Amino acid sequence: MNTSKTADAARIEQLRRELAHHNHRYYVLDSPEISDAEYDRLIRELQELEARHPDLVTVDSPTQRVGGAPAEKFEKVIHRAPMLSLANAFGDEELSDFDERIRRQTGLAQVAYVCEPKLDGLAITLLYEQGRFVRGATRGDGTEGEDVSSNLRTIRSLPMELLPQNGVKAPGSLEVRGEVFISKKDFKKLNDAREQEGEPLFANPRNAAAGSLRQLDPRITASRPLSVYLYECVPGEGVPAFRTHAEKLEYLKSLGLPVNRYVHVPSVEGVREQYRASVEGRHALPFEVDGMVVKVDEEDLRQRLGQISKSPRWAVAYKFPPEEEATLVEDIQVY
Ligand SMILES: NC(=O)c1c(N)nc(OC2CCCC2)nc1O[C@@H]1CCC[C@@H]1O
Repeated sequence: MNTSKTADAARIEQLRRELAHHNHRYYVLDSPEISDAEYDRLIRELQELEARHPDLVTVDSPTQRVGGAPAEKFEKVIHRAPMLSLANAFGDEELSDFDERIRRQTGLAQVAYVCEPKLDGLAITLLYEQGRFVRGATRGDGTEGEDVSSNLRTIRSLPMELLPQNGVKAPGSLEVRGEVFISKKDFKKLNDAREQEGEPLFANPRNAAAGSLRQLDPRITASRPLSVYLYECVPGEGVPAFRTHAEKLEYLKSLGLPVNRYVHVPSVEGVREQYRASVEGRHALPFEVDGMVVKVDEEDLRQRLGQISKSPRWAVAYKFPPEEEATLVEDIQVY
């Protein structure tokens, strides 16, 4: 390469690192360090340099978040480890059964759990190799899903490169699982815009997220306000063995991945308290949830408990009571 190309290539690399850092600050930590105008200036500089050297453009460049050419169809992906579903618990009785069975099988007097909001979205799995995003897929039937990598690349809060924080080293190969969803606020904005355009409305955020992620044209996906939270990872090369689920979530966070809030409780009584608080607080959450996922916190207990058919013995979806159809109260016109 001649000197100006070498210099440009170095500047391109530096801009990509800077923009990935600012992406993380803005979309994952919700605490930007620079103004939008400054961010746009950096993106524009990168776009100009890439226009000068098209051979240096990579699919995971911050400039490619707008989506590439449409695909003919979705390639199939066989999951390395099955993507499990969740058995449901509809009331305190079933929660007690869940806890009692675990205590009986482990011989423990009490079991610690982690409670996570059960996001009402679409389950996905992501593969990072040498710290770079290489492929993402839908859950499908748990064994085989659809490759939606190009669409996942358009989700700004999803890092195209892991950003190891505080001394953590990125693993050679990392497979993480999570949920793609649309927040309530973004859903309303999306449907309002569609109403303006005379387009059919989405019935609910889950359908909107699923329909947006399973688009053959990534540019359409890029125009949709998708969010993602990750909540599991599959053992892999260079991935530490975690003692607890909470440690695992902190590890994912330390790699720059978006992770939702969670609550660690020392026993099933704590689950009950968290459940009551969550039913109350459900409407205050920025995203739709249909319950709480209750998971055994200790990893070795999970191994000992294993799974029954497609769902683990160590987790349950503790569902909220169905909401009575909120009667739409038209704005009362005050004359
Ligand atoms: N929807 C969720 O917020 C959620 C969650 N927070 N945590 C898990 O953990 C998995 C791990 C193994 C069994 C369930 N699953 C979730 O959703 C599941 C995925 C597939 C079907 C449900 O949507």
